[in-house]
Amino acid sequence: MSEVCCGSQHPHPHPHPRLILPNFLSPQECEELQFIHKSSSTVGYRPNVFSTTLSHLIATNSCHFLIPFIPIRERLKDKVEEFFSCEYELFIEFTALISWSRGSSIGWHTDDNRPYLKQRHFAAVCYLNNYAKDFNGGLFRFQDGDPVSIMPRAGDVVMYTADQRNIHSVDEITDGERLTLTLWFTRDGSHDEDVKLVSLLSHHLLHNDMAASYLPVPASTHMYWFSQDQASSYQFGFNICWARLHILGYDISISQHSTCDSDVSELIVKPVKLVRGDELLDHEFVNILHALQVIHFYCWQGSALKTKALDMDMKLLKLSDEHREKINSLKSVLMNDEDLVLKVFRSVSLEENGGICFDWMGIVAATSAWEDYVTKLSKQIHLQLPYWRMHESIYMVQLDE
Ligand SMILES: O=C(O)CCC(=O)C(=O)O
Ligand SMILES: [Fe+2]
Repeated sequence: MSEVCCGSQHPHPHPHPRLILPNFLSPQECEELQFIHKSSSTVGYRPNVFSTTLSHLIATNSCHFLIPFIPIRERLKDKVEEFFSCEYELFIEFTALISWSRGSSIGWHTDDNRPYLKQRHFAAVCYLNNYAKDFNGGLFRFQDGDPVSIMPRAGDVVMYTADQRNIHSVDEITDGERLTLTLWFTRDGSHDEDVKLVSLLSHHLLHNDMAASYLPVPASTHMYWFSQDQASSYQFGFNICWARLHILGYDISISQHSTCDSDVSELIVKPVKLVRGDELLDHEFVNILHALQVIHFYCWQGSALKTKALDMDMKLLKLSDEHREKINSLKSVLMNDEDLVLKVFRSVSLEENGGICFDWMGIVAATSAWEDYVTKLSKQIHLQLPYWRMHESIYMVQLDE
């Protein structure tokens, strides 16, 4: 796709100020953000939508995942300011990874269409996966002007004003999961997202005993509970962390779990082990989120990990019938509607494991490579935070090694 631009720099303001930039994000950036979303998302603000906000990452002891967003947020803000001729005037108002699954859609609207959204002046939507390959449906449409529609392609970005000049919609997703990084921008400094994030980060890292650790801490249970009718109780639905492992072919086993245990909020904070078929990897993950992060890290980095030599000091155990029964009883608590899991998360392509064949050695390698990765990001957060606090702004601090 070539660059499409209907700008505001012309002598007569364009009726539909918008810009489409192909390949604005690299494939690597898209994959890293996809990894973060698939291992950290919560149920979203609309039916069949999932989201990962930066404040949620901080709240779940995963603030190191902010690092990959920083250069991208800067580039997007620079581009929006340049294109809409408002250099040094804008603040990022909100940043989120948002995924839409089967059944979700949004009709004609503007992005400032609620009293509490009036501060939104510009939007930038970055597509992180591909129409027809990762999902079907989900075309973006502008009501007036060109382009009439956009077929999401990983790396492409669309930027537009949040007002009546850019009324748009998204077709219903009919299959798969459609993923974006979406940012809104404002001229109103009192809605600067950075100020809120720096305050949350300071509080979290300075007053939290977990500060030294990079292990995820789950948010409250309802944030991971998917049900067709969001208002319904825990009767029908599933825990999305569990479901994301399930569609990749994994089960989990909770060692301290007794068959009569049925409190989801207690279950999701307990240590877990990974199961596949009738094999159990004898390695304890601190909780289900930790296991999910390692598995999605494996999906992301799988083939690159394989070349590394490693010592296998983790044992594989054969599942006993009794053990299998326990896993099934756990399943009935964390997922009592399996058809719904498949409907929501089944992927269009068969490349969910990053196109690599499963093997336990790969998972073992991913466990330690994941640790190296998050340790590195954690260090960067700790080094940069003092500067962010000084400026109440999140930016790439150039630090000499
Ligand atoms: O994901 C998209 O293409 C646009 C989503 C949208 O319109 C919105 O979140 O307001
Ligand atoms: Fe929108």
